[in-house]
Amino acid sequence: MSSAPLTVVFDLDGTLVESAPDLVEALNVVMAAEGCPPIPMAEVRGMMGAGARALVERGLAAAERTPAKERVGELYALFLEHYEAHIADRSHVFPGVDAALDRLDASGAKLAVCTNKLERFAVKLMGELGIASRFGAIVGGDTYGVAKPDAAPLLGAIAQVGGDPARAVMIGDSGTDVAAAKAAGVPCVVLSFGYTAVPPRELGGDVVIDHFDELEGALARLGLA
Ligand SMILES: O=C(O)COP(=O)(O)O
Ligand SMILES: [Mg+2]
Repeated sequence: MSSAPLTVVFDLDGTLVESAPDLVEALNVVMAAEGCPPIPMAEVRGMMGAGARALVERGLAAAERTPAKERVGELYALFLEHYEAHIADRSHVFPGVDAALDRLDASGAKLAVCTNKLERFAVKLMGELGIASRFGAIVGGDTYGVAKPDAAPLLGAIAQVGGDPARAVMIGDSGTDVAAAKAAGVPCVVLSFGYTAVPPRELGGDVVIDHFDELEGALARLGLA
């Protein structure tokens, strides 16, 4: 096995951060603007992973609304405006994140984030939660002009921290993360408590874990630790 340092790339929403409460709030501002009832949190959790614009479109589709493209653009702008102002009102890191990052750091791993959030929103959220400085790179869905499941943002995140894709792993919660990892030729650990419409164990990840305390065990199973 190579002794090059391991690069660990984390997804953000539903992986490092329980961001659903603030995302649901912003989505329901949009729904109200369209005269639709709010969508319950449990349902919204299955709509995330492909970025905020997809979330707005999926919310509207769930209410059987098909506004003209221009109106969808307005509603997306409304979502962003509300979400930016309330991005960390109720969002918080998942249990065990800080300790897991400490352990990875101590092991010499390079740490990065690859999210489908807009980069500036990811930086803002992580800054407000006090975790931005723990990562050598924060790549958003707009950083490289293509979002996950494309391999480019994941490979970009690995490159930004000077990592080697042959010694890297993606940690995520959705099919988007698994697909991006496969496209990049990188193994994927799936966390079971995130946001996905498909059961986590059916996403096709290499290992599924239920808590960050199990992360090193998962990396060992992949031959990476
Ligand atoms: O919010 C989303 O839809 C995507 O965000 P994620 O890539 O960090 O999960
Ligand atoms: Mg996610």
